[in-house]
Amino acid sequence: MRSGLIATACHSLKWTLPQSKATFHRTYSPLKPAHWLWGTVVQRGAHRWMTAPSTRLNQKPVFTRAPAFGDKLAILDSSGTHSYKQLYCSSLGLAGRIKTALNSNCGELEGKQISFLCANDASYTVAQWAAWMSGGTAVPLFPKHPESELEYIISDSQSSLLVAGHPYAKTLEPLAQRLGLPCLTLPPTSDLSTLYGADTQEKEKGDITDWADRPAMIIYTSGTTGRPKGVLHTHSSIQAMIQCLVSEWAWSRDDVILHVLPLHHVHGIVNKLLCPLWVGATCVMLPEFQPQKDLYNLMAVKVWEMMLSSKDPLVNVFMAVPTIYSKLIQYYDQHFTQPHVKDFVKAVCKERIRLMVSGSAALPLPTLQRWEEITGHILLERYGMTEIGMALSNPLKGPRTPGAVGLPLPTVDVRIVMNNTINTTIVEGNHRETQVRPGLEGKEGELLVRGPSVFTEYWNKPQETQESFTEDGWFKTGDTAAYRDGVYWIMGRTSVDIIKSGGYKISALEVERHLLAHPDILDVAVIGAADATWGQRVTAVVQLRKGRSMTLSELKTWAREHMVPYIIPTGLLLVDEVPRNQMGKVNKKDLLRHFFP
Ligand SMILES: Nc1ncnc2c1ncn2[C@@H]1O[C@H](COP(=O)(O)OP(=O)(O)OP(=O)(O)O)[C@@H](O)[C@H]1O
Repeated sequence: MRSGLIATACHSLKWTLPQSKATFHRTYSPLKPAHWLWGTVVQRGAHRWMTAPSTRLNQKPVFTRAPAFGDKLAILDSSGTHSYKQLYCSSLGLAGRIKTALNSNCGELEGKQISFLCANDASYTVAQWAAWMSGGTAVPLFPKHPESELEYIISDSQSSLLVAGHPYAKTLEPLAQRLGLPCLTLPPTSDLSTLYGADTQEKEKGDITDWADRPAMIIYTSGTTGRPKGVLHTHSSIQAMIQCLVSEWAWSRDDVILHVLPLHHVHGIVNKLLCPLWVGATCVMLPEFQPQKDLYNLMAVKVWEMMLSSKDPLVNVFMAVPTIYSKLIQYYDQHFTQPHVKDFVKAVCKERIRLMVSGSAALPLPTLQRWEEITGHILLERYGMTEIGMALSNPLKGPRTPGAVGLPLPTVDVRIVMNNTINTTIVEGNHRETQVRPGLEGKEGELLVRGPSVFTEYWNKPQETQESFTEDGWFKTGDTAAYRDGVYWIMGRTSVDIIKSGGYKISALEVERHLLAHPDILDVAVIGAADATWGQRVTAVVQLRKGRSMTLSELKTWAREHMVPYIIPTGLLLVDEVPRNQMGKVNKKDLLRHFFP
């Protein structure tokens, strides 16, 4: 075991170089004492992964590759088609305006944040690329956020300028006025080309040569475990995420992805937009999927239409969160009832679509199974976070284990450590191999991650940044995980999903997986309600299928046949709808506050 750990450490060191810039300290080494890394002062990005000079050349932002793809179709949205060349030229034009508004030359915008609020269409890419071309840091805002949340993100990120997509001028302009910031409004997405003015100089794009360590994006967490924090990624960490997925999931310029996710999370930004744009593929953008009861029908019909359409461009890649898959299944079950329609759906999905991915939350087994029956695809489940990009994935080719999240992606190192005793490593793994401390296979602990895609810092939160890393540079995910049967399993967020009841540690995700197999349960969130006797009680917040009813004792009777006794819920709360955010996540702290104030 010991020699195994040393071998891993030495391998990792090949990827690192002692750095020289003043803002950094030393690169990590698990073999050195902790103070070697942090020194006497914890500095910005001290844990930062340093890349070899040869790799740094590849760390240019996505837009630098756009001219080479020329007239190839980059984005198809509700306004029409947008080629790589058009996106590039419009971005260049907007970058010129940003610099004029901030009275700055290229490169001088380093360290300046540009917040932008755009629809799910080509305007988003133009705003993002323009922020980068002008040398700034892109801060994506989310149209569904209330004004107070937008103001929080703009102020917290210390943005110097706002860019409003055409429909959002009325939202951002009053905010800009109040905060004393310039605000640029984009033309309608169909007229983005009007941004490219004669005054835009070609040279503007070439001023920055070394992108790697420049800040690229501040992405705000959705706050399911606390107040949203700004997660700062450099161009090099974003590039690391892109290159890892491009190689592992075999992205090519012939791919066409259907994009239905919000664009303020890594899933929507990197996995579904930057990856295809990096390889010259096509992204078909729909407004983000609204999983709410009254809206999902409208969205589901559009997604099915696009997926099954025989018009060019033909979609061959799809990625979504589990809630979207379950809503698509619901729609299918209600509307695609005739056998020949079912055959058609399955044939098109099987023959045409090469990859279907699920992530951002645990994929319930019944969803995976039903999706396979409908489409012939076993969903590829992967695990990731805003702070680290994607870390673990089932394979593109080869067996996928239902309920598990596969193995570490290339360049990602992981550890599982005993909860509360961070120094006790149970499991240590990378893309090629995983080693388990003898006798501890399957034992649960906190998942730690290290690698080039890990973020630099929580924006302006040095204390939180320091606390989220071990002294030797591993990011503490806050998720409980286990390694079993040759793959990794996510048991849930340690703070809300690990329920301690009567001396047992129970994974809420595991209980949810079991309950979703109940024929009357449509959706469920399991929470640990405080209890004087048990510590916490396993409480199921359940949405039943239409016309069904259930009592706690009925649920318990069913559960005795399917679950080990100590994980059977002792509380049942029936709701009209389990409240999920745009990424399909339940804010369990809010649920607990709501039901057990
Ligand atoms: N395949 C998966 N299975 C189980 N959980 C997953 C999976 N993929 C992602 N997650 C969960 O999603 C979390 C990451 O989501 P994200 O970075 O968007 O944070 P958030 O919940 O939106 O915000 P916050 O950090 O503010 O709580 C992971 O820590 C993990 O708990």
